[in-house]
Amino acid sequence: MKRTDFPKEFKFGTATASYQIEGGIEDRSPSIWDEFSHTPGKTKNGDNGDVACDHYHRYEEDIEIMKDIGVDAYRFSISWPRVMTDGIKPNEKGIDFYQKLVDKLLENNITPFITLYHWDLPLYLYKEKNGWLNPDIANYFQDYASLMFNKLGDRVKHWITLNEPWCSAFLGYFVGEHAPGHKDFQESFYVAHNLLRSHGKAVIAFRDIVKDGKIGITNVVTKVESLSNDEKDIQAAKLVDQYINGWYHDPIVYGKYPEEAVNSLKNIKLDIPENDFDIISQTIDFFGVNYYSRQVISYDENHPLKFKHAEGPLPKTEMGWEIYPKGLYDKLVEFNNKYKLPLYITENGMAGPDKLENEQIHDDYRINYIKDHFKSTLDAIKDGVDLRGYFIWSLMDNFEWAHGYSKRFGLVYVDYNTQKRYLKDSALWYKNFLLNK
Ligand SMILES: OC[C@@H]1[C@@H](O)[C@H](O)[C@@H](O)c2nc(CNc3ccccc3)cn21
Repeated sequence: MKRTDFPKEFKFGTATASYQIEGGIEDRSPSIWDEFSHTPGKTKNGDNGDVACDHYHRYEEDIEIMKDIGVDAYRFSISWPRVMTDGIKPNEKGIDFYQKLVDKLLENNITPFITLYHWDLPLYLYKEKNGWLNPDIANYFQDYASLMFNKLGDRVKHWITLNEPWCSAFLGYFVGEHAPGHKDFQESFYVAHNLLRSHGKAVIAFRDIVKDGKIGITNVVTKVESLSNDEKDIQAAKLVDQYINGWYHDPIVYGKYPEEAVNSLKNIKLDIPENDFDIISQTIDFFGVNYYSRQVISYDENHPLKFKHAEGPLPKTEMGWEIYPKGLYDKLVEFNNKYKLPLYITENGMAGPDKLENEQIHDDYRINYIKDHFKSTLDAIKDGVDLRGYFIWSLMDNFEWAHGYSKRFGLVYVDYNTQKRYLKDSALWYKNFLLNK
């Protein structure tokens, strides 16, 4: 498989997120992840993003690395608390950082794709305004989005409103594994709805400000399969697919939540104001797909959503996620048929047992993972999927949320003691692939 097997305009890239790589906390106000990661017991080894990959001070070096690898595009997120103090007052120093980042990318012919929200909500908005639980958060988000569109929209034409609202809602407000660490089932549905409303308000602003731009939303897209052919397991898997995938896609395209999932939520209040779905279902230009693996589901009477995860038999990454490239093909074809929107794979990659030896990292497992998922991507394109790009997660090893720095997803190895970067064999492979070798 060669690069020229893909459409000429197809964009190959890599991706990161602000809290996971930037550090530079001295020049920004705090986020919910600053408080969460500094709370004992919340992250592995008590790791936090205070320094991370020090990208805030090393962004020029990191762009040089991307140039060397030869990527067409780079997906990164803006730190809301960096560009607006407490999420409200524009901070010119923070805005200036992203101005310089964008200009350096463009100088190197790397197309910027900006994610407005990748989980680092300004702490003030959480503490004083109740964060994503407050319907008014959509107005704060629209103001933030508008500021970024006005500041960067003349040069940045590809925008993603939210990264994985399912994670923000379900992991942040029900499971409690992510910031702000709530464990309230009802809250997680209010949060999901306010995230989607915020998305819609940002799209409305975008249409006024960046008239020649493209905007979408990125969700985690998981292939959900039933453990058995037992009718209860099949039904449980169908509902999980609706809770994770449909819940964050159907409202945007169809203006409603998936019916069976809604009907299954007997004790959940959704009391939705009449015109909310008019806001949420603003026309978008693409869906971003973050694909990593599948979930094997069986029925469980004791779970509020009546399901439990089953251990699949396939080889797994360091995250314990099965390696399942067929799932990517399946979801791409399904989404293409169901939503009829252009798609970008905004994240795909693996955490591996990466070891630095003689300034080299031999990660053949990651090369094979990427090749297998590229093959699924190419098969989907050949079968008619309107797929426009693929961003490998991640450019470099970084802060992996509750796992801290214990999981390495990067094409580039980061020695956190020295902040020295080392291209892994997978980065060298990607470089040759992009040269069509
Ligand atoms: O875990 C790897 C990446 C993470 O570093 C990104 O910030 C995030 O966008 C991301 N999403 C997924 C897939 N969804 C997910 C599933 C379970 C736990 C957390 C995220 C993986 N990843």
